[in-house]
Amino acid sequence: MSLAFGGVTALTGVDLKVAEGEIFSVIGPNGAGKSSLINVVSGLYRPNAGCVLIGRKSFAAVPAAALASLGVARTFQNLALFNGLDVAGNVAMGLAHQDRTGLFGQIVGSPGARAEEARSLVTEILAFIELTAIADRAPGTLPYGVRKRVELARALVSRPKLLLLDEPMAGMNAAEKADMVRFVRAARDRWGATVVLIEHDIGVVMEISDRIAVLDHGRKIADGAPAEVRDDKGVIDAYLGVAHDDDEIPLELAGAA
Ligand SMILES: Nc1ncnc2c1ncn2[C@@H]1O[C@H](COP(=O)(O)OP(=O)(O)OP(=O)(O)O)[C@@H](O)[C@H]1O
Repeated sequence: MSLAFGGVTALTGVDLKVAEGEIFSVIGPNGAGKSSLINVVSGLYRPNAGCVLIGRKSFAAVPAAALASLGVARTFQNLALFNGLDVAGNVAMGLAHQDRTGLFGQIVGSPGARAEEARSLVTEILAFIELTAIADRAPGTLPYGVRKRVELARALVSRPKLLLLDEPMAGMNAAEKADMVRFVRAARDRWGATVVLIEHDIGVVMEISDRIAVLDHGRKIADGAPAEVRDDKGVIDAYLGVAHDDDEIPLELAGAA
């Protein structure tokens, strides 16, 4: 698939296949095209050439409005929580597609089977992500790492088949990252979600991924198991931006071995 913005080429002939139930990471230097790729898969961008297959359905442009019904959920690079809603309310927004007319109202007040079901889904996800105790807090009062977890919960509450995570661990400390790794993995294990992850921390990527694709200047330069990608000279070059030496591995990559 290819994608351009005016004269700027974001993706050139990128061909990726993610297997069901896989944790698949996309890495690459700044501006490599990682977010663009997720934006194409989630229907925010329409590719200039190529298509996106989700399950058996093929799209020239993924219909963003129908994303939830396709079983796709995503998080964004920047925090995007509603400060006027508490944590449970923000998580409930992940179900909004199921009833566009006032799902939140149903969850907090009125009786009925759907409201009950929505409430129990939110309760279950909050317990899963260990945020039950702060369900009624406003996101603005919480540490950054916890807010990122609320975003993950919001994406998970609809039980997506495909979960797109754009730098979910950015700005986190080591303990917060370890928690996030645990939750992403548990989500895959418990619900069989396929996960596409953009992440800059190579240690995390090596630890969590079944497979990794590497983008550089909008092109895919490698695709394989973590060990294959780690040892790929083209990948090492792209990260170092210099000619390689057989004995030289970038510190971050070596550290992740
Ligand atoms: N909406 C847009 N309009 C114009 N150019 C864009 C747009 N989105 C992305 N680009 C360009 O496409 C290229 C790829 O950007 P993208 O954000 O996908 O890279 P990235 O790998 O996610 O980078 P980072 O790691 O910094 O988030 C860049 O040259 C960027 O400037």
